Amino acid sequence: MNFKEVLLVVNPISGQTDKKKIISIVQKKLNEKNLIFHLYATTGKNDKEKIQSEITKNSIERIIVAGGDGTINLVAEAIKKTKITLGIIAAGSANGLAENLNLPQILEEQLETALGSNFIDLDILCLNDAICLHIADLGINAELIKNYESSSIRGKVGYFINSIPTLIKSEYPFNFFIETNNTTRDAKAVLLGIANANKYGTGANVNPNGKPNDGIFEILVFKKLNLLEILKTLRNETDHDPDFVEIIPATSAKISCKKPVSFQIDGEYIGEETEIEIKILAEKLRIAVP
Ligand SMILES: Nc1ncnc2c1ncn2[C@@H]1O[C@H](COP(=O)(O)OP(=O)(O)OP(=O)(O)O)[C@@H](O)[C@H]1O
Repeated sequence: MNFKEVLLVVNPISGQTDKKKIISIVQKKLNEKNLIFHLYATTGKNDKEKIQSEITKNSIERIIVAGGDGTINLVAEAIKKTKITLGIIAAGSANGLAENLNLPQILEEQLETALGSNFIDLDILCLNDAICLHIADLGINAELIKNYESSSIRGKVGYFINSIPTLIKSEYPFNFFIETNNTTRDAKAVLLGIANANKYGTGANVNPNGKPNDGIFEILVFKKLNLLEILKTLRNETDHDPDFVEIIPATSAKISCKKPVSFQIDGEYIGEETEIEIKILAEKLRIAVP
């Protein structure tokens, strides 16, 4: 093992998993391997700066995140200019990145992977000023996430229950103007995705040919709310009907719309936007994988 000091970043409120158990299992494993254990529990305030200070204070060489996608993005933001490898223990209500990287489901296996020497150098998308690691979108899904976040019913049931009033109230389709490094066009869509990886946290494989480490992202234009096509997408059938979804690969882009549209990044509602500037950062994020 070519590292000595490990920082475990835990989000105490994410998902439903028992964080005390995770902390004690990680600590035990690091002791067995003669590695030095450090712990940081997020507070929701100035976490990025505090993680950066933990890293420099202790010469951290590997970080394990136990949280959801929001916590992974926070740590990615904190370490994007370093050479630190990130290990992931999926412990959020949504674990889209873990799903995309096919990380194991069992804690002991996740930990073995997080401490291992296989890795992927992930592209980091920058959307306006925020980073995106797997998928962002404008439109109906972001509206759903907004309503879900403000509702008291959590989990898949909450998501489903919220979808009905969202669909009734939504003013879809939305009119977008897309400019990429090689095309310019108008697009009418219920949902406009910006994908670094293949899938949503639900497992829906909306971008079957996307690779998170190829220096390219895909703009997904979902034109209709069509139940059959949504079912096909969920079943991972890759022959998408171009009348339903159109995929535009790009290395940089600007998306604009006259009326503000709901926007989410990696499952976190951001707000209503009229313009999204998309770049791929020069830095990569090294993540331990099976
Ligand atoms: N100690 C804390 N108390 C309250 N909020 C926190 C705390 N630590 C982190 N957070 C918040 O947790 C959110 C990130 O959660 P994350 O996405 O990792 O897990 P999640 O269970 O998937 O969450 P969500 O259900 O909100 O998507 C961020 O908004 C962050 O500000």
